[in-house]
Amino acid sequence: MTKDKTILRALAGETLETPPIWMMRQAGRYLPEYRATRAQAGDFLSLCYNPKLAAEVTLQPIRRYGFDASILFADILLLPQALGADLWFVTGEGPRLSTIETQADFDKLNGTEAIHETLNPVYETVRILRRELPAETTLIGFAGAPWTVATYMVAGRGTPDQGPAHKLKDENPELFGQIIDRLSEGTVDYLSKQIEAGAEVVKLFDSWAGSLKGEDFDRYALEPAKKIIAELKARHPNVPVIAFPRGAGERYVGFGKATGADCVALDDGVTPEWAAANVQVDGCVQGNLKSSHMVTGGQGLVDETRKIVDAFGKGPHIFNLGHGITPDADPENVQLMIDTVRAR
Ligand SMILES: Cc1c2[nH]c(c1CCC(=O)O)Cc1[nH]c(c(CCC(=O)O)c1C)Cc1[nH]c(c(CCC(=O)O)c1C)Cc1[nH]c(c(C)c1CCC(=O)O)C2
Repeated sequence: MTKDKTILRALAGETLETPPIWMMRQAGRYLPEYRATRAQAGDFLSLCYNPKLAAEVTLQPIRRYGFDASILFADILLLPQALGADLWFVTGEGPRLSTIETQADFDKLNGTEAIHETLNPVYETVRILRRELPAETTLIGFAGAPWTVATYMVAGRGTPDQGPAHKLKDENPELFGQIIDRLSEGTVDYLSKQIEAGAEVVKLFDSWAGSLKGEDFDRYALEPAKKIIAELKARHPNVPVIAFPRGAGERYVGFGKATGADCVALDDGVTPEWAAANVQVDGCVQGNLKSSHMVTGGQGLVDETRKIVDAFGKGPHIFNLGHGITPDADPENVQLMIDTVRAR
């Protein structure tokens, strides 16, 4: 039964002797087999919209390492594209989108009912994965949280300080609120379809939550997550949700309870000891090894991995990195991390 899957047990609040493990960006450029399939697809977006090849890259790290979970291969920026934004990736630089600066820009977007036409290949990837994944491997679907996705839609690209989105929310909160609401609604429909296609868990990536302070954090990180999770739970009561308000710092405290998330994913800006005492007391946590250990390896990696496993050992915990693995990581260091976790 699926309930025997280790990730689902941890998400249900069980303390396991060995924490289940997976890794953000586990299908990525550090793997030679990923680079080969991506070259075959042509470019990154073609790979995202090719169900056979997207399923193939999702499966690659499962075959190589036997992770306890796989994460659907896609991107958080596919939803804005499905809402009608132009999207392309500049090699070596990152994503580019058409910008939203005015009400007229917003009014050009599609309603949420239109998104599936673009996103259907993603649901097909999920269906293939449910057939092909090993019985013990949990399939995680995902979407970006509204604030993070909005930062890209407003600026038309990644920005170091999310300045354009901060400016728009301060100068035109009415328009900014409409963007957040459209994204919240689209995210619920997108994740529901992933669940109906076979995703067993969903994760909400709020990669830029850390740049929201005070009431802004409540309004644009906490409230949208709460709303999305409540709607998902109404439609799919048994599907656990992982929330990742990256960079939340002190605001990690109580985030799971306040939003209804079953698990809070931690970045490496908080110590495991602090997070065990202040966040894990409320339920399952995921994290939080520094990604740079996948580049440097050695005793530092082993010591830090053990420290995290020990600190979270008294409660429900899913081992992961604090953020995505980087292209310069050494695949052998990933194996060393897994061996260290599983030797506990
Ligand atoms: C902000 C964000 C994006 N995408 C995502 C986020 C939130 C998480 C985070 O903070 O990392 C989420 C994401 N992106 C990708 C996944 C797939 C699942 C996984 O393996 O974790 C997930 C969950 C694949 C990807 N998304 C991207 C790649 C690299 C693309 C390539 O093959 O060239 C992958 C594997 C591209 C991408 N996509 C995005 C950027 C800024 C970039 C360019 C930066 C980079 O090149 O690493 C937007």
